[in-house]
Amino acid sequence: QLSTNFYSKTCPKLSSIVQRQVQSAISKEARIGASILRLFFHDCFVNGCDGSILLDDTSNFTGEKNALPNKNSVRGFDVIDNIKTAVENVCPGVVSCADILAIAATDSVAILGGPTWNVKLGRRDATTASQSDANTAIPRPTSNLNILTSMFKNVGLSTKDLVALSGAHTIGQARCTTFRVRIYNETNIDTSFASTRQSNCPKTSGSGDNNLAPLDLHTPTSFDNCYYRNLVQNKGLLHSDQQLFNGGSTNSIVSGYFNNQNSFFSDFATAMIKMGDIKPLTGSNGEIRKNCRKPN
Ligand code: HEM
Ligand SMILES: [Ca+2]
Ligand SMILES: [Ca+2]
Repeated sequence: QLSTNFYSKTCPKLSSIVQRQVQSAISKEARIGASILRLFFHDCFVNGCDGSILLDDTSNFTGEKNALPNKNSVRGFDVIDNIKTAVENVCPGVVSCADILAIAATDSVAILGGPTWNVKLGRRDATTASQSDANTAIPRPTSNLNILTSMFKNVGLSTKDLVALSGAHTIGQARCTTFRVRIYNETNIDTSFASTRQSNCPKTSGSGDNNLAPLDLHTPTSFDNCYYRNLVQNKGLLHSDQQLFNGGSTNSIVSGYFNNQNSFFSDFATAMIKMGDIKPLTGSNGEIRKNCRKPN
């Protein structure tokens, strides 16, 4: 059972230590806030929020970092290492990497202008990870609405949670390879937006695959509700983004968030707390890793 005051006796300065580190990382590079938020999502969806994504591969261990949705894509591990070092200096052996990631993701949202909420803590760290589970549990940008809905349902999240959490794409960047098919072949896309994106993402697969474009064309470093405005205008970058506003049952949720940023912020916070509650290791399960990259 997680609680917001889990470390209040054992590491009272925890939140200020983490916040300071996240603030300093974001002031060096605004995008890193997006990258950390995404790390938390990719941790929680794969066997719960247990820090599994943070484990490095070794010669006799295959973890999640090279699973398809993560390879050449997830980033921010060095920031998590820096936070862990700062926390270990003050409260050695007390705070899990899974909790550090949860706090850092929450701080990232707040620092970039989004909502704040009280993070629940008390997660422990996995001693293992699963590349195959990461390959099956993390949604793909090519997924249709029914697949996205069922993948969220698999971890106890509702359709409303899906739409609210996808609003995380109000910040951060995506590689050409994740949106190429959409900007060249799909019809539910604003034509001038498609040609803008085509200018830095060549049609031929293999060329410019890693070229970046902002997921939110207006405010990629501000956590706001612009993502939903994009969707209403057929300017969603990923196929999976535009699925949320494509004439189906989620259209009305998207319109609601587009019309009312407060309702987006409130539902996003609720959904982040729910996502943070996915299958945590507690009690004597798992461990408190000393180094987030490897089991003790
Ligand atoms: C609904 C299903 C989702 C799909 C299919 C999806 C897919 C993607 C893809 C393909 C990228 C670009 C990766 C790259 O090119 O390297 C991306 C980036 C991102 N995603 Fe998602 N995502 C989903 C949901 C979420 C959720 C729930 C969150 C967090 C709550 C999230 C947060 C982010 C962020 C912040 C970025 C930018 C990361 C950066 O700039 O480093 N996504 N996502
Ligand atoms: Ca995990
Ligand atoms: Ca934005």
